[in-house]
Amino acid sequence: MASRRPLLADEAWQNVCSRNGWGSITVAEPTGTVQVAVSMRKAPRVGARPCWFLNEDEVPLHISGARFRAVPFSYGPEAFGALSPQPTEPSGPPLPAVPQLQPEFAPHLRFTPQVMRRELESFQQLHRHCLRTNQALACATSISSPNLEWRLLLVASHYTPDATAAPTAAATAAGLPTSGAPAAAAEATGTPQQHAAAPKPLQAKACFDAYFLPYSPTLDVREGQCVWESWVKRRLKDSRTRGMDAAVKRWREERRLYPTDGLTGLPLAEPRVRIKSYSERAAAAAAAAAAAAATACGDGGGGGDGGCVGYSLYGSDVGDGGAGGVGGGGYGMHASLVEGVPADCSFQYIGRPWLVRGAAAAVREPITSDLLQADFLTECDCPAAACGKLWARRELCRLRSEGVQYCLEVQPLHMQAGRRDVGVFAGEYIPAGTLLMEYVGEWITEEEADARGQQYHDAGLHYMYDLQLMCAAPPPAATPAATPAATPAATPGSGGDLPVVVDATRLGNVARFLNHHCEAANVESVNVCSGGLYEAAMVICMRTTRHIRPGEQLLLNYVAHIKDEAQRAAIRANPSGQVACRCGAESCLRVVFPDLQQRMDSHTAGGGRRGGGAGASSAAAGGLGSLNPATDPPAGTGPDSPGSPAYVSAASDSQDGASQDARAREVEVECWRAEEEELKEGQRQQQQGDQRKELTAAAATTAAAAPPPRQPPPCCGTATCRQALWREAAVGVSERVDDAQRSGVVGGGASAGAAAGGGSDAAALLDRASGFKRRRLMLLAGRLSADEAPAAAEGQAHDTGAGGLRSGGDGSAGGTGDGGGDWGGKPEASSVAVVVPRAQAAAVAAQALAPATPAAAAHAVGLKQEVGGEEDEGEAGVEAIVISEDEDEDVDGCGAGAVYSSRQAAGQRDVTTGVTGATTPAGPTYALA
Ligand SMILES: C[S@@+](CC[C@H](N)C(=O)[O-])C[C@H]1O[C@@H](n2cnc3c(N)ncnc32)[C@H](O)[C@@H]1O
Repeated sequence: MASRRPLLADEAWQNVCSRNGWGSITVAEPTGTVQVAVSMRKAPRVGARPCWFLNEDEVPLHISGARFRAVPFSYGPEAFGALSPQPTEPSGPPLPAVPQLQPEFAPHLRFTPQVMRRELESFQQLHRHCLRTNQALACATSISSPNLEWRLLLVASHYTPDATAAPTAAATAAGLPTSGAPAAAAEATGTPQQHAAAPKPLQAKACFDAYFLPYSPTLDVREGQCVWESWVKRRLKDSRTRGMDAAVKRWREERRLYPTDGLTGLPLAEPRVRIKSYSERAAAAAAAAAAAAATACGDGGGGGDGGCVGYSLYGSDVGDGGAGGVGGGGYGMHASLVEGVPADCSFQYIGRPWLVRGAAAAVREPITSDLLQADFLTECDCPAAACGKLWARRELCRLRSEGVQYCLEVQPLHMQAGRRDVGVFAGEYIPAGTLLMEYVGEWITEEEADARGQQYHDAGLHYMYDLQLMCAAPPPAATPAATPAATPAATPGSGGDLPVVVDATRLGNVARFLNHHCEAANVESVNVCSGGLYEAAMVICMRTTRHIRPGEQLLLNYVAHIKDEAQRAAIRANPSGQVACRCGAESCLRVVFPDLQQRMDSHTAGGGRRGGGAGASSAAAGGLGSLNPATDPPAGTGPDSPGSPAYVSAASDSQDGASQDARAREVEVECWRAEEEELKEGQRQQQQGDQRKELTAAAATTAAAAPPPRQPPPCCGTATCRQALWREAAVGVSERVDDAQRSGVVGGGASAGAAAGGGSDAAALLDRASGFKRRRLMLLAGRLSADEAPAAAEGQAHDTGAGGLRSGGDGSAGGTGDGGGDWGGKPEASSVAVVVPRAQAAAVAAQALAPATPAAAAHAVGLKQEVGGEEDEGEAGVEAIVISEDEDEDVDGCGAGAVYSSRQAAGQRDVTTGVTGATTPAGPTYALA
């Protein structure tokens, strides 16, 4: 029965575009705005040029340390080559040169304000040019991807028809404004009315405002309407009617609804896949090492499908770190689309997979738009084994819209070729036969794959997957035009213009981290036909071959297609190719990517051009990615490169097995050393954490034993009330501290705490420090533990409750945790307070946050002055910096914004712990009272 098929995102977007007469700019998201490819082929523009820029204010350039990436706009001639010839420029002074923006995307640029500004300047220049030449193209787009949460919305706000040119038939047909000719005529005749109707001088203004919006099906679903379409509509309406401010406000509100990673601020679009940090894993390993059970699977590497799946190096990971489970420490990361494995193990977000057309790769299209939707529910004629048929295609659809269904963990394993190697582990029980994930990547042609292959080879990266065995059902003779993918070029093994390789080097998902095992693979790849009946579009999905227990590494046999025992024996005897296999299996081929081109029979599918297997289900080799040049070995010298003595290439066949083994052992030892170092570092960090906890606990105990702080009596409202007296006394504290400092009793930092605290309670202080003049006091309260803030720790916070004053305490380390009070500070056991004269505030803060955060402290003080404005002399003349654990906490209206910017300015260093953000669990932030 023909029911109306729901529109997919891209489709919906195309509808919106075509209805509005917009060209289409497709933008790869997510948060980091990875790349923008301008596809103007559908733009009904004649004599106009695209013109747009991003409104810097509305683009969150940097959210809580998120690793955003550049916006390398594809704006080269290729992008809009299909437009009509360039219009002739009007006479007059020479126009500024139109910037030629990068036609290729540059995935390794960081999305920094500087980069952004440069890009914006380029666009603005282009925009001005367009305005001067009276050419501007209204154009808008949103990015669209089924399983990501963020959207970049470019809102059209400007279209300027060519005032001099007569409207062309094409423009009229496209429904473009055609005021140009009448306006020109009006100018000529010069009547007042006509002059009034003449176009006003053009003002440069933004064509587009861009900002990120979270995707929310639940918010956007309207019955009978396409989710995506209504979403886009609503946003456009919002921005038109309520203005951009309202839209941005709304964006901010909506953003709060979505779970984001506490550390990075990135959306957890696929919370089921989690990337474990190395130190996290190392800590888990250290803990597990103590248990005898961990050694059972340690380094034997024998494989098998018990708990000991793995190989010599990787095998130990199953035992020691694999069972970490999800939801433990560390930080979650959206792993569905990550890019590269840089040396520092900081995974990058990257956009969705693209279909790359042509070697220049100037035009990239989302792969789902035309490949997935058509006849999706129609059975194809492919052999079931080849394409997975309907079930697999449904699963694919689900994967694309909902993401990975099972908990997976990406864990670092060890150092390899100068960077950390990772593997994928099950975070929960996964039944056999589960279609786990799609092998996501750029779809590129054979030609493009060959072009990239050398770079990848040099870099020692292997993330290309051959799709050699296309879904090659012969197309019916009558429909070749409608099914371009089924042209003769689709013949298995030939590729032509078709994408035949999925390259996950730069764009990929968690599937790219699956490691190889010659014997004990528990995952297999299946081809899923993602197109219509006769489309030869194939994607690769990963399916479990047996039940998988939590903690097991997911392993794929990259060379499963090499079934012929003679061939396998030949490879084993002479393992040329790329990457020495460490699976340790008895039947190991000794090389992960055999050099099939040279070793295999010519009839072997795929030929292994890219160093990898061929056939329908084989990973191939190659890669560019984000290598760290400082740590990666030069081409041909890395342990995995064929030129190295360890792994024999065709050129070094003569090397005997013994020297290979020796070198392999050396490499292994190097890897282990590096890993050991990391492990120690992890242990050190853990120890520090433990010490901190102990101190905190000790402080809490002391605090519990200490007499309760004196509370002010209730105020009766009269002038002589005791509370009022108390307030007066509180004022005295600050004065006294100041004077004490002058007289050498109170210094900054430690002495401030000691003198102010000195074993006394607040009342005693009041008694001791009377008669001082100055009325300024700085106070820090929060999570400063004794070892990080020795000076601060000496003072113990006491909230008198009167006038919000917390004075120095009894000198015990840690603090009593009574630092809440009316400044919004959150009471907690490790709270401490430092009472210092204002003049010393910066010094004390710096000292408290030593050794490495003087800038942060200074900034904190400065910010107080800036944000707080006038010094608050009202309530007992106290000013304060409150360090709050709650990021959302709005302390006296300063709010998270202040927190955020402070953090940024402090170099993302957690001022309360003095630990850099990258290693701090979702840490406290500070706000200002
Ligand atoms: C598709 S990637 C797998 C993910 C990879 N471990 C990473 O960290 O990105 C293939 C690469 O993993 C490593 N690898 C996978 N299986 C291996 C094995 N059995 N022995 C040695 N290295 C292996 C090799 O470096 C290979 O180039």
